[in-house]
Amino acid sequence: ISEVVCVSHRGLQEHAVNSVPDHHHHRTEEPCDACPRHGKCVPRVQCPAHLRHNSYNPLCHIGGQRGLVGVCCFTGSRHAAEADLAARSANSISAEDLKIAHNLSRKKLVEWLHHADKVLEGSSETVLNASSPSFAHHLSVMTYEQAAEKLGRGGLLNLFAAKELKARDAISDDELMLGLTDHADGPFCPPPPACPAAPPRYRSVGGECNNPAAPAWGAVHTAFERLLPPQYGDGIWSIRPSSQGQPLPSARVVSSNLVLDAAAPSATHNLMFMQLGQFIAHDTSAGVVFTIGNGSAISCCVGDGVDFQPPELIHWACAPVATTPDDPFYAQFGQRCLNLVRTQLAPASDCAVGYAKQMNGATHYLDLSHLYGNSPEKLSALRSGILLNTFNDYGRELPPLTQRKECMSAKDGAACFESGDNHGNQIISLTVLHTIWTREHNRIARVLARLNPAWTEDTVFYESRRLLQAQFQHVVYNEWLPLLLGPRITQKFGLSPSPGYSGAYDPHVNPSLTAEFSAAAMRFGHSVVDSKFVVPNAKSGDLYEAISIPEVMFQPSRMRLRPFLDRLIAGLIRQPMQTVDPFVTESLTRYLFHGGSPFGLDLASINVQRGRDYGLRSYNDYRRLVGLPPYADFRQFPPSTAHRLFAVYQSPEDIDLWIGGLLEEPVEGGVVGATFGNILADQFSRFKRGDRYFYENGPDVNPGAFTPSQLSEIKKVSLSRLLCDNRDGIELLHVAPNAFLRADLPGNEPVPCDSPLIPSMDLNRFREV
Ligand code: HEM
Ligand SMILES: [Ca+2]
Repeated sequence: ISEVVCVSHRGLQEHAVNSVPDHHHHRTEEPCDACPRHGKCVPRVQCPAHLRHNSYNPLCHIGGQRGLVGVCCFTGSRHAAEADLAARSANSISAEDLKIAHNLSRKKLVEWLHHADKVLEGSSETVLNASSPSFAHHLSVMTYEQAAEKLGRGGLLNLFAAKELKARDAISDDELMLGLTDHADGPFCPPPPACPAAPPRYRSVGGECNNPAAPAWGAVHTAFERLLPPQYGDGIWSIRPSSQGQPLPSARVVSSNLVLDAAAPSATHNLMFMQLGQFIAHDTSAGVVFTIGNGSAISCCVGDGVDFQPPELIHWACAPVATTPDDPFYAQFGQRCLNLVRTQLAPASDCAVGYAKQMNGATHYLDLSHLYGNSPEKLSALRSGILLNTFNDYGRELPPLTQRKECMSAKDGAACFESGDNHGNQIISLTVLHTIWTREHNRIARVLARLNPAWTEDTVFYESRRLLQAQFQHVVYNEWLPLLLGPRITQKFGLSPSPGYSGAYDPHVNPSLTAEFSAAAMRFGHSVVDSKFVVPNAKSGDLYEAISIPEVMFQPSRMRLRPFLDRLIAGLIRQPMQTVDPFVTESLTRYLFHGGSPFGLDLASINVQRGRDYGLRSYNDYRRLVGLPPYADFRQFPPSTAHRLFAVYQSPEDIDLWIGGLLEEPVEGGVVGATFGNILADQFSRFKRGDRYFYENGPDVNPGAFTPSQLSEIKKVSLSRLLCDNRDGIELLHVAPNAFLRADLPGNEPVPCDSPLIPSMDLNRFREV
């Protein structure tokens, strides 16, 4: 067969393409130089259709390069749910069935909202107490945007319709799973974005209209897409059972057995690498949870965790995590119930009825939406003229103070800051990055205004934003990603910046986040967090203080101490991050957001439960997707891990993706394993190829393209340059040339900010002529 697939005889290809089971032939097959049938050679993860029965995708050389093996893809490199548009079932659902489904779904929504009201009135304990750790979790995953609620209800309407159509056998399980139900007009169609006739110079604030052919792609409040179809218990939204049909082990049992605390500092990467990761996550990913009443936080447990809500008072969006009486940590506090509220659903932009897709409260692009806001209203609240608003603290520019009750301390001198996404106070090192980028906007805006006196305030503001977005994308692709993924994956997915313009834009690529990226792979970052920040005196290098991280979650008041920003930056560069492994600090797995309480939340069990909430399939399925052999037996893991897996899971087919990903050895030159590496690389390739405004795109596709000489200035920028230009300069006088690598690595010793090792861009190139 392997000789057959590369030749061009049509009959043979049909045979090969359609009827040979894929997995039998991978090992011995020689990759084709060119794909038959106009197939496109892509990394395996980008052709999820290859997992279908009866589909055969020959191996090939990506970009004709030996050593970069991919598969010939015949469905285009789309998300799984879109992969089979051509093959969609011609069966149409009868008008009668549709009408009934629409009516029933409306009735059902009224019932559910009514139930929520009853829950709210039934007991004061159905709403979270604002001083509980779970309330801080709520603050991390909620939105203040009104639009989300209406769309969320639309998502529910379509969900109910899917359930009804399934109950009536009007759609099959296969159609549901593969998302082949677009012929079933849903009861709710989100209004299509209103786009200008020609794509404007600046990207929209909410992310819409990037692609005129699919104007909702990447917009705020649209759905996370998927690499593989979801695995829900009912095919629609319920949480999956184990491969044996039993309930899965509690997410807390998974966490307490498999996610331990042990220090394993990285030999190369520093905590700034960790911190930019969270900053990227907040730009692109913000699952929005359901709320109750007027936006209140749902409590799925009673007595702050001693028990579950009784059935009549448990909200339908609850998926709390049970702890066992012998839990190594929570037992002593009598905690049996860990709160977890499910993520809201988004209606499909084409009003398709189908399985549940979760709502993203951020624009899916790398566009600094967490700095500028995800809506025009938020942007105007953050902006004054050419500048982003700041709080001038005795001459130091900090992000503006917020009136929202978000921070945990109300003491004198306490501070709590505004940001585009309202989540900038989650940890103080994140607030530091928000401060740096806010200052950078204002620095650039002042220069551009001086260089271009004829520009209006709007022009200066939006030109500065455009330039900031470009710098951010450059830092991500040029510095951060290669250190995450290693050279091979970076090359295979075409993620390196090119000299001059990039030709990577592809209007068929949907930039939307995948559920697998948000709910699992990008959360690798929780493993690299350290329990404390070791803050030096930035000048002398002596220890200034060591801060246990829960002390600075939603408590950013130290930002007001004059030398603190400089000191923390010096510390983040110097201090190693932790390696990616199943070890996560107890600051996140026991004390997250603990505030004044003796115990906090467990982010590891939240991650596992969130994966199930999103319908992520088991780890083995994603190994298959990326071309790795699945685990057939726990004994294939190292003995101590095997032992723990045995204690928790019934079968290797049950392992949660976040857990399995952390168990992998890192790829060469990178920090994550191959499964996470592929999921992450796919996403960053979507951000690049599916974004018309990507900074490297030329004027042929990008109406806001930079000139070649401007682009080459932007490509001089590094995070260390940004830190240099926006530090307070009180103590931080030297910065490591690579801000993501440990300052004690040979060749990365801190240098003065005017060193040629930290080049600057020449803003004169941005004078309009
Ligand atoms: C520094 C301390 C950090 C804290 C306290 C923290 C806390 C949290 C919390 C509470 C959530 C919401 C969990 C849920 O309900 O599903 C979350 C989600 C997430 N975190 Fe972290 N995190 C930290 C660092 C990081 C880092 C370093 C990364 C990446 C490199 C990261 C990536 C993510 C991602 C991708 C999500 C999902 C976002 C969404 O779509 O909702 N986090 N984190
Ligand atoms: Ca964004």
